[in-house]
Amino acid sequence: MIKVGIVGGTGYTGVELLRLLANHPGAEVVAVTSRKEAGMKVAEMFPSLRGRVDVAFSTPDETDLKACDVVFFATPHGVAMAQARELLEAGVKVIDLAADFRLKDPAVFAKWYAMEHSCTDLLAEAVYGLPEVNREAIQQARLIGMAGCYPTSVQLGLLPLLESGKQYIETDTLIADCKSGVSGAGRKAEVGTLFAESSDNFKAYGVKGHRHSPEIEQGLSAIHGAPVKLTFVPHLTPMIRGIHSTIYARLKPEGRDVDFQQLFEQRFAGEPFVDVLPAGSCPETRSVRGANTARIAVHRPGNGDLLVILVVEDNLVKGASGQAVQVMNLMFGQPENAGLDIVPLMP
Ligand SMILES: NC(=O)C1=CN([C@@H]2O[C@H](COP(=O)(O)OP(=O)(O)OC[C@H]3O[C@@H](n4cnc5c(N)ncnc54)[C@H](OP(=O)(O)O)[C@@H]3O)[C@@H](O)[C@H]2O)C=CC1
Ligand SMILES: CC(=O)N[C@@H](CCC(=O)OP(=O)(O)O)C(=O)O
Repeated sequence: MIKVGIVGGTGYTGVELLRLLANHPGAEVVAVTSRKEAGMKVAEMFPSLRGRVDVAFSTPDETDLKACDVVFFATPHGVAMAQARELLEAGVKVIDLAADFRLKDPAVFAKWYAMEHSCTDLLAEAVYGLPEVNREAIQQARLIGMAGCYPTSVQLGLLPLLESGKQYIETDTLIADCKSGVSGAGRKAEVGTLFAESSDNFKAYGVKGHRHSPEIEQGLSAIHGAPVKLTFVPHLTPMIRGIHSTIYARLKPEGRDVDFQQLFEQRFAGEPFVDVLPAGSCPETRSVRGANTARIAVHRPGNGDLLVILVVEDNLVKGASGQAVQVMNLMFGQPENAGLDIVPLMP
């Protein structure tokens, strides 16, 4: 059994980790932290876990995380970087769901996250947690910076078009128009996510610049092997879970004769958590609710020179905790779908 610790068990990605790991045949949660709710049984706070999870919250300081095989950080940015080195030195693997280990350049991190990075030497070692791109590196890694929720959807949608230096699309005019459910903002109290503010409403945010832009561009440039520029505009939708990304890519002359439906189907044929829909389909966020699946459709309206790629995922599963469990499975030689064999909820 893999002994798992979770730092930040009272938040949305924390409770999602607990839900998924409750069904994992090869992992056991032995420690879950909360700064405020130490002593309380997890199932007391989350009745959905009654009879399935029998641990109590403990404060981060009192929790013996070094007794774990792996620790997930389901915490705000800046928490994992303060503890990662000590855990790694004790032989514990670290999976950070925040952004501490995603960006390779500490100056870029400092600009977008308004804090200095405290262990820049670990940035070189950290592996980006996106299995469809980095599976082999993840298998060897001891420190993972999980891909962000929007970045997962955008990178999966563009992967078949950009990898191996493919020259099918213009790489300086890409657009990702993305929508997220409100759980993407976390469980902490904020005016913008109050019911009266976010239900029956729809708005863009972060248009001048969002911290996921450098992450997406870093990932796409690594996939392509050359700089990729993308305009990213996120929107908040009155859903609880779900991300819908609509990605626009202008074709180059070299791409005009390509069968993109076939390209996408072939690229993702062996991927357990990416589903390419039949030609002409429009994926729905409800088709992935609660599951680790991303569903993708590729369109070429009017057979013109613009590709439109549609991607849906559950922000808390493939966009966060599900993908983190997938990564843990790879790091520990477990079947990649252990704990993740889930049929989405409907309706
Ligand atoms: N929500 C989403 O869809 C996604 C979130 N993420 C990332 O995952 C991380 C967690 O997100 P989410 O679960 O939504 O956030 P929440 O706000 O819902 O939860 C944050 C958790 O972190 C704990 N926490 C806060 N500050 C500290 C601290 N200084 N030390 C230790 N624990 C702390 C809180 O517990 P307590 O106060 O009880 O100690 C709480 O359990 C974030 O970095 C986020 O960017 C990534 C992908 C998607
Ligand atoms: C709706 C909403 O607020 N979404 C968050 C992104 C979700 C998240 O927590 O970001 P990471 O994937 O980087 O961890 C945001 O825009 O900042």
